[in-house]
Amino acid sequence: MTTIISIRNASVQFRSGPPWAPRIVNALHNVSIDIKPRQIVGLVGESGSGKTTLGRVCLGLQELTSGTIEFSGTPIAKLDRKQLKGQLAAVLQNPRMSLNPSLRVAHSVAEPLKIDRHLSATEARKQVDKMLERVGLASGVGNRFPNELSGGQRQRVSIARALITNPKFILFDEAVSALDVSVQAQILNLLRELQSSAGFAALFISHDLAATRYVCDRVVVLYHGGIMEECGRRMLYREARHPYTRGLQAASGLIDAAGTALKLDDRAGPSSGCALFRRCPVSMPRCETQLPPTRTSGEGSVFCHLVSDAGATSSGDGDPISHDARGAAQTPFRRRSLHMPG
Ligand SMILES: Nc1ncnc2c1ncn2[C@@H]1O[C@H](COP(=O)(O)OP(=O)(O)OP(=O)(O)O)[C@@H](O)[C@H]1O
Repeated sequence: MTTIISIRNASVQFRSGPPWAPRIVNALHNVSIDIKPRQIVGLVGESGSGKTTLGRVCLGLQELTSGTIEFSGTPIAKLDRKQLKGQLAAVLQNPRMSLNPSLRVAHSVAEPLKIDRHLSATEARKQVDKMLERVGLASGVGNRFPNELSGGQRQRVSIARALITNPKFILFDEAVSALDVSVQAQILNLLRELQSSAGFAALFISHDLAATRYVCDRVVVLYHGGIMEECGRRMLYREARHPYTRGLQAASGLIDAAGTALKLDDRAGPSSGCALFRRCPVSMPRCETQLPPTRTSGEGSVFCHLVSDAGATSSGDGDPISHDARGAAQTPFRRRSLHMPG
């Protein structure tokens, strides 16, 4: 079966800062991901780790500095933009921003159908009403304006709009983050139902590991634009191997923080070795100078010197090093277990 999205060694650099002091931001660095038909891949990581940039790459909206991206086996740059529009869709964090406030809901939902010029207005409206019903909204909602709806209803409208052309791939970028917890659960359930009936593939970007685990088949963990770990959702919850993934788990309350010393903050900077070196509680001398190799096991890949080819946590090449707030090496501290408690 052809992979829907195939990204190979993708890097994206932005120029930032004033003209007299330009700075290069490595938003993505050497990222490779496959998203297969009917698969929902989760993308997690802290703010600034490159999630949205990767999402935009998948939609063909962000040019790569290097690397390749294919959609259904063809380089995305070679595909007709118009044709792509019906095959790719996005649901973003804030439906207030993505829905035009001056357009009635039915008009917004029908808008992507305009790529099919042969469709009459009556036929388009019929499809819209059917889609609104499918996302759990009464057809009368089509005559209302976005500001007459609740946040959850607005997000259902965004989902209807994304699904109306029956796309092969949908990007969900923080699609439930702005909603109340109870509404979040309803939208996540809806997403699962729709995915199993419509069969689209998706990239689900979220800060929320629990939501990611609930809807995703696989999860990619991003840090400073690079993949730290890629694993099945079961592993994300119980058996993540990378210290960074464990730090995210602890921060989100998914595991007991006693099992990890990694703190999530923004003082890390990439070194010539592992990007996580300055923050990792179990870093070793070689982590500073050597990029971690890819360790692949049946369930996924992890990019960490501590994980051996067989997937076991290795004993490392010396005492781990701790760092103070400025990242300077301190005296070695006792290694804390990488294994999850219980
Ligand atoms: N157009 C741009 N110009 C310059 N820098 C950019 C641009 N877009 C993103 N960046 C930088 O690239 C890095 C990755 O940004 P990105 O928005 O992809 O991260 P993110 O993980 O989605 O963050 P968040 O969760 O806060 O949305 C950040 O350092 C960001 O400041």
